[in-house]
Amino acid sequence: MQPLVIKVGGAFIGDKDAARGLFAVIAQLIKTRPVILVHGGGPIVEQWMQALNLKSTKIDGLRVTTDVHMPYVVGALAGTANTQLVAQARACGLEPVGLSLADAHLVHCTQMQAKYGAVGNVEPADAKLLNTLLAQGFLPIISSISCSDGGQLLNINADQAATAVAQLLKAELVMLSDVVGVLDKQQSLLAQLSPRQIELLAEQKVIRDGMLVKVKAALNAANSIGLPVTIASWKNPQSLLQMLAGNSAGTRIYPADVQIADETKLDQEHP
Ligand SMILES: Nc1ncnc2c1ncn2[C@@H]1O[C@H](COP(=O)(O)OP(=O)(O)O)[C@@H](O)[C@H]1O
Ligand SMILES: CC(=O)N[C@@H](CCC(=O)OP(=O)(O)O)C(=O)O
Repeated sequence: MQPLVIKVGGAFIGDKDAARGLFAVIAQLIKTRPVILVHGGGPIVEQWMQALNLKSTKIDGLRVTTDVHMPYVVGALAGTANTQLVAQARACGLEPVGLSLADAHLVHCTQMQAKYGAVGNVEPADAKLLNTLLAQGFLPIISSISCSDGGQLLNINADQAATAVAQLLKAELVMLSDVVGVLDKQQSLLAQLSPRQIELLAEQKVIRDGMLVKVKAALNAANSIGLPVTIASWKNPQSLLQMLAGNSAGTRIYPADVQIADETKLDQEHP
């Protein structure tokens, strides 16, 4: 059965009720298909920065990660966030294994432009460890901290991390955020998006910041894997089951070569 990569981010990490709800759904799903959880934790990083009186900024939705900030980013994401999720998954009867992207050469990672600091791009590399864990029924929980071939720790946007993991396993990808999906100018949910619509809405700045990074990562995954990617909310994990049963939930991002039935209509609605 095709693996499922679920990405969670934002305030999900630290919300015990949300974690309980999602892990209960994962416990059901894992009976029939392998599941991998990839996580971010931007708000935890922000909390640490504030507690330490450090100022953190973003460019194009990506955190500028200085050498001074990096140990705390690693501590927040690969330490606190990852271990907290492992503990919550265990409390729900699952068998989680906490990892980062730096483990077992899961990805190949290179540093982005210097203006971002210690921030990297990732490409899928070696699936051996994940396949071994999945074959034994473990739930891999992966933080978005990685390292270069030269051993430099790098901070990866967690949506891009989830895309690389989904590409590695040719898996279906669902990105769960704090919004019901991608919203239009009137704040209504867009049930589906084609590459052309994404371009238009990004130009109009209707899709921006973290959501723009997410949508671009989702489109990259959809194109390379050949499957639609869903962006939905972690606040209603039951919608994940509905979606996997073929019902509509959140926003579906389609590969470039898939013609969406009512694309023209959507373009007229969002000129
Ligand atoms: N068109 C849009 N639709 C929905 N959310 C948007 C849109 N444009 C920007 N956003 C912002 O993007 C946020 C989600 O991105 P981000 O905070 O990076 O999520 P996560 O932490 O789950 O990865 C939303 O909470 C919202 O503030
Ligand atoms: C380079 C970069 O932006 N890294 C992100 C990694 C965490 C993340 O992406 O968290 P969410 O999924 O909660 O947004 C950061 O430091 O915030």
